[in-house]
Amino acid sequence: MSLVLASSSPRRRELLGRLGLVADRTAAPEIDEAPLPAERPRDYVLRIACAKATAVPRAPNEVILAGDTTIAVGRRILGKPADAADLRAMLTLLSGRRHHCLSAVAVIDAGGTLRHRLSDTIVAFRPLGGDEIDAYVASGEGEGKAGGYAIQGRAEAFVRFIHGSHSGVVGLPLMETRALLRTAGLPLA
Ligand SMILES: Cc1cn([C@H]2C[C@H](O)[C@@H](COP(=O)(O)OP(=O)(O)OP(=O)(O)O)O2)c(=O)[nH]c1=O
Repeated sequence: MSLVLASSSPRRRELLGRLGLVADRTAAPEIDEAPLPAERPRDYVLRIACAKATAVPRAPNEVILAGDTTIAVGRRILGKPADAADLRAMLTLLSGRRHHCLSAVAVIDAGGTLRHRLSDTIVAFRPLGGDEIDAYVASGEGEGKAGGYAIQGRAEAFVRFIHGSHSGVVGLPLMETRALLRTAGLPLA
């Protein structure tokens, strides 16, 4: 049995390593990440994680692991910012309020069965000053990150509290991932 990480995210590779696992290969899933009309954030993130897992061609002995992370503010879905103006708008929206960081994991086992789990973490940001938002945008840390921030960097100083899974916010919820990979037969203690 071999493990395929269906992700181009270095964070997911690093987080998988914390379970003591190294993927036998990685593959970048090419899918359309646009939400469906009126799609709810939880439905969206699970659908995208599953689509990433199934988008990667699989040999019979391979286990595929994929994930998707998105920020939900009410029914609004914040994905990765398109540009600096989008990033600034996201941080302005998140400033001084709570949001949900939804992180879905999908695993296809060696027999072809797809299973998924969802991690839902509440993150509360303190109010952010305009200059602070400008400095963060200029740092580039928010580029390519759901909601326009990376909790594993200087944005940790925005956080009043986090209720849930830190690894989920960074991109791969380890409790849920471990459970799915164990079910798929990976050698995990
Ligand atoms: C909220 C948050 C997100 N992120 C990252 C995790 C994900 O990599 C990214 C959200 O985009 P995703 O679409 O989940 O993943 P990706 O495009 O980076 O990688 P792939 O689809 O190939 O697996 O945002 C952080 O690193 N820190 C954070 O605090």
